Amino acid sequence: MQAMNRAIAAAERYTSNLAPLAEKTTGLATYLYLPTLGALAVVTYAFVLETGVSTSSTMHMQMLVVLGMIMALALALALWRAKDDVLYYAVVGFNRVVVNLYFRKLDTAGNVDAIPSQGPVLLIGNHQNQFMDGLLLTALAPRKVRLLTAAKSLHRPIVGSFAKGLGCIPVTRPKDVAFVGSGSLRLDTNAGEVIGSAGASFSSELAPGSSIATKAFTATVVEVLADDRAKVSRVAFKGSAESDENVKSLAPAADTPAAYKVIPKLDHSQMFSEVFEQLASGECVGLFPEGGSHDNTHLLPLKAGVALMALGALEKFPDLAITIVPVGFHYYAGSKFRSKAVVNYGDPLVISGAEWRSEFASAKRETVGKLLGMVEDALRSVTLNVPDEDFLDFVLVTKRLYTPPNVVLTPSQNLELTRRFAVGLQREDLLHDEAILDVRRRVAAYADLCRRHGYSPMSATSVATRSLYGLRAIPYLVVVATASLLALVPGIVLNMPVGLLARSLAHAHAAKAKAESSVKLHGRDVIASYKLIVGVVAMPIWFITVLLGLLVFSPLTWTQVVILAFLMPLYSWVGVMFTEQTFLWSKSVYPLLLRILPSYRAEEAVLARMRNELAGHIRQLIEDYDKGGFAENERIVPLKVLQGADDYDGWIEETN
Ligand SMILES: O=P(O)(O)OC[C@H](O)CO
Repeated sequence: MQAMNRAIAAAERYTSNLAPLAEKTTGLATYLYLPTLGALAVVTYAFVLETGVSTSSTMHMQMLVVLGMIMALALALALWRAKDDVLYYAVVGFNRVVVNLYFRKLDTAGNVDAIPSQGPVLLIGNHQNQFMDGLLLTALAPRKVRLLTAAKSLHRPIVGSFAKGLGCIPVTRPKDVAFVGSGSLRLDTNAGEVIGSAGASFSSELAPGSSIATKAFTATVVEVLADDRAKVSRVAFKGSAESDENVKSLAPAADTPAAYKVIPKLDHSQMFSEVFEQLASGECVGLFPEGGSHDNTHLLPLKAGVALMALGALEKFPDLAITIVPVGFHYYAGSKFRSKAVVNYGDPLVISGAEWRSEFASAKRETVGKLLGMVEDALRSVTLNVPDEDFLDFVLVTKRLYTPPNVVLTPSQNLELTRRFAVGLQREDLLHDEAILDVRRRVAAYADLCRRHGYSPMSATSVATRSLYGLRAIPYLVVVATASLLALVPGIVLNMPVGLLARSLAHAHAAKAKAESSVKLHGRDVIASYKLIVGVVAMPIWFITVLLGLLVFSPLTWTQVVILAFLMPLYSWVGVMFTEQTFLWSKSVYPLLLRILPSYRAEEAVLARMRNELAGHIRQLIEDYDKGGFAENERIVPLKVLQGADDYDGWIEETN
C-alpha cells in the first residue's frame, strides 16, 4: 500500500511538472504523454519477449499487468489533473463537429492569424445568432477561450451543461433580473421622489441602488421612505433630450402614474475580478459587447463592460498588454440548417502602457468612452452595418451586380467588398443622391423579377437567354432527383421527424423570445440555437426508439440491430447530403421549368437585359463616385477585370 502511495505521489509529481507545459500548449496531447510512454514500454517489452529472453511466461504476464495498471493510473491522474481542460476540449471537439454539420459552408476570412497563441486576449464578436456565436467563437479559436455568458443561460438545461463544460464566466444582465413593480408610480420632480399608487410595495421591491424604468423616465433609488415613497437620483427622461428646454418638456409625462420595471442593484465585482485574473494569467476571454443576442442588421450600442475589463485589468496589473481581437460573424440565412457562415477576423488592438492607465485614473468615464469607441470601430471593420433588411438586400444585390459574373472572390474579398458597399451606399452625400436612389429602385425591380423567375438576386451571376436549349438538362436532373429520392428513404425516415420537430419548436421559441426581448425584431437569432438543442436531444432518443421498434416488431436479430445502430448516423448523414443536393438541384431546375411558359421566356429576355444594363450602370457609377479614390492595388476587383479585359483572365483562377 505504501509503495502504491509512493507511486501515486511520484506520478502526481510527474504530471504536475507537465502541467505548465500543458497549459502552454493548451492541448490534451501533453497530458497523454505519460500513458504514451507507457504504451511504448509495453510494445518494447512485448518485442523483447518475441526476441526470446528466457523468463517464465507467468512472470511476463504479471509484469504486463503491472505496466498496464501504471499506465491506467497515470492516465487517470493526468486526466484528473487536467479535468477542466479535458472537459473544455471535449465540449469544443463536440462544438466543432456540430458547427460543421450545421453549416453547409463555413469559411474564415480577414486576419485569420489575429489571435495570438499566448498572452491576454479579449475576443469580441457581434451577437446575431445566440448560442451559435459562442459555439463558433470557441470552435474556431486556436486556443482556449473563457466565454462570458448570461447567467440565465447557465441555468438552462442543455445549454447550461455545455456552458459549464466550457468554463463560461456568468454575467447577470439587468434585463434578465428586471421585474414589473407592483402598482404604478409617478415622479415628483421637485421633491426628487417617486410616489407609488395603492398596491405599490416599495419596501419589499426596491432598495438603494436599484433602478426604476417607466416609459417616460429612468431613475436610481437612493432611499426607500415608505411602501409608496422613495428618494431617487440620476433621473433621465426618455426621448431625445438634446437641450434643457427639451428635458423640461419631457418631465410632465413622468408626473403621470405609470407601470414601471424594477432592476435590482447588480454586483458585478466577482465577474470583473475573475476576468482580471484570467487576463493577468495570460488567458483569452471571449465576450459579446452588445450585451445580448438580437436579429438587427447592425450592431447595437456596445455595453461599457468590455472597456472596463481592459482598463480595469491594466489598472490592477500594470505590465499587461491586452490584445483585443474583433470577430465578425456573418450568416447567410443562418437560421436554416445547412446554410452558410463566414467568420471574419479583424486587426488586433493592443491596449497597454502607462498612458492608458493614467488617463483611466484621472478621467474614468472619458477613457472608457474612448476605448469603447475604438472597440466599436474595430467591430464595425469586420461586420456589416445597415439600417434594415431592405437596405441589406440593396447592398448584396448591388455588390453581386458589380462583380463580373465569372469572377470568384475569396471569402475575405467577398466580405470586404460587401462591407465597402454597405459603408459607401450609406455615405451622407450618397444617401439622398438622385442617381443612387434611382439605382436602388432599379435594383429592387431587378431583384423582384429575379425571384419571380426562381433566381436568387444575391447569387445569380447570369440570367439564361430565351433559348430552350437549357431544357435539355431537365431529363438528366429528373433522373438524378428520382434516384436520390429513392436513396433518401432511410435518411428521410430517420431525419424528418427530428427535423420537423426542431423546426416547429424553434419557430415557437423564436416567437416567445421576441415577445420577451426589447432588442429582438423577429427572434430569428434564437432559431439556429434552438434547432441544435432539439436536434442534440431528440436525435439520440429517436434513434433508440427506432432501434427498439425494430427489435420488437421486426424479424431482425439483436446482432443485426446492433449493426444498424452503428450504421444509423451514417444513414442519417447520407440522408442530409442527398436532401441538400436534391434541394439545390430543384432550385436550379425551377427557372428552367418556368422557361417552358412563353410569357416567362419573353420576360426572361427582359431580365437578362435588365441585369446587363444595371451591372454596367453600377460599375460606371462607382467609377464616377470614386474617381481617383482607389489606387489599382486597393481595388478588390481590378479595374481591368471590371472592364472585361482578356489579359486579366488568369486573375480569376488566382483568387479561387
Ligand atoms: O438571452 P439572449 O438571447 O441575449 O442570449 C443569451 C446570451 O446572449 C448568451 O449567453
